[in-house]
Amino acid sequence: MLRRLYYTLNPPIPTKAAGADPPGKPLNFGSLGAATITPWALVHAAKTHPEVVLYAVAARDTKRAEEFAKKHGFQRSFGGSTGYQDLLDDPKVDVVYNPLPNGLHFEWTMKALKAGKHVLLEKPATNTSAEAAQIFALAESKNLIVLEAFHYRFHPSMQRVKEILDSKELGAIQRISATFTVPSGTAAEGDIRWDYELGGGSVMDPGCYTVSILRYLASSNPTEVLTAKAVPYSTRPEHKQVDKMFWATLSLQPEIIGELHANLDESKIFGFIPRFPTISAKVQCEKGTVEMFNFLAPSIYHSIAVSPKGKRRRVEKAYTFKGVAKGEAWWTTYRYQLEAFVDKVQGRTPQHWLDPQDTIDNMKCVEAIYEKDGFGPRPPSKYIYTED
Ligand SMILES: NC(=O)C1=CN([C@@H]2O[C@H](COP(=O)(O)OP(=O)(O)OC[C@H]3O[C@@H](n4cnc5c(N)ncnc54)[C@H](OP(=O)(O)O)[C@@H]3O)[C@@H](O)[C@H]2O)C=CC1
Ligand SMILES: O=C1OC[C@@H](O)[C@H](O)[C@H]1O
Repeated sequence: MLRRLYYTLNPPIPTKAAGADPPGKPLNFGSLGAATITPWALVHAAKTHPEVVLYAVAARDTKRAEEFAKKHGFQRSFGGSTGYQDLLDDPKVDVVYNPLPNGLHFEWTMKALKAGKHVLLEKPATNTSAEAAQIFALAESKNLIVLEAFHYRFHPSMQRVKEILDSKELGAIQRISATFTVPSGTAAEGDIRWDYELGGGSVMDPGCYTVSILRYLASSNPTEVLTAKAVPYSTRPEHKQVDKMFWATLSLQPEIIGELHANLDESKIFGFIPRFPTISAKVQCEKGTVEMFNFLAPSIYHSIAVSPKGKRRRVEKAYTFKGVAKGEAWWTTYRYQLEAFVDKVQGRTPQHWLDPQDTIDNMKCVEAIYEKDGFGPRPPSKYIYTED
């Protein structure tokens, strides 16, 4: 674990350092906003990807853009009120990374596609499923790639869980429970996650992972949200529709029950001791159970506990893919995701992929939970796409 952690933080950079030719044309990435997630989801992962160039970053504040570029190694920056559009208008940008608040994902992804760029789009894709559908329709018409950044999917550990289920070793799936809790204070007052217009809420944030995992492991979409309950972030009017935690049960075909829970603000023990996040998925099958712990950062640590009925429990780990040359034990979920995304953009076959319909269906399920718990769907963007 220490070795993996060391290499995660100090990755060897073989191809770039050796000056060897990358397999494909280097892609210039342009990142929108000086977002907190960018160093992890893009910058760090890019260090060991020979085809990724950290070309530009744009931020609403010029100085912030310059400082971010300098700190994280982007070649140039765009700032001010036109900064985002200036980045999109730069013909040298091939790919846009969009980690803006959820409520701005639609507008800036559409604008990026209009400018002819591929997009690595942060999760959840949009505020509404209709917007997600519009994004993919435009991307297809322009022959461009858009990937919703559900990074957990690309790691060998989650795919191993799926493989165990698909092998039928444990028989038919009966119940899938996915939980993602975040300690209180992680998303502080004023965070984008507490803003309804910007697409805040626990179903949108940690909850969208639980929805995605449920659908992925079940290989199907929920047919009905049976129950859903949520608690608002505060009693203030602006938080009436902003959930800090939710619980939902869903039915899936054939005869699978899904149980989801997420908490974006889990209270401290005795008011001062933070709780460990719970990031787990448990699948109960006819002939046993499989439980995955830590689907968010499995490269640091994870466990896949398989308990076949009447047989010994075993614990598996999967840091790399068996028989596949690409990948290192210290590759993060983001690094595996970047590998797949670049492969797709370059016209190669990625190890794993998340189809447009998958993203659209995930947003539909998020909407259905909000419908059932009474908090209502997130507001659609006011941006209207035009071809001119
Ligand atoms: N894949 C993952 O593991 C994670 C994904 N995420 C996703 O990434 C996205 C960003 O999250 P995070 O980095 O935590 O958020 P931040 O608040 O740190 O970053 C959001 C960026 O959006 C820009 N922005 C533009 N308009 C607004 C506005 N009106 N209000 C606030 N910010 C604005 C800001 O850029 P500027 O610098 O220009 O001011 C800011 O840097 C979300 O979609 C989130 O769900 C988040 C965490 C983990
Ligand atoms: O994607 C995410 O993963 C980690 C969480 O803490 C965060 O709120 C969320 O946006």
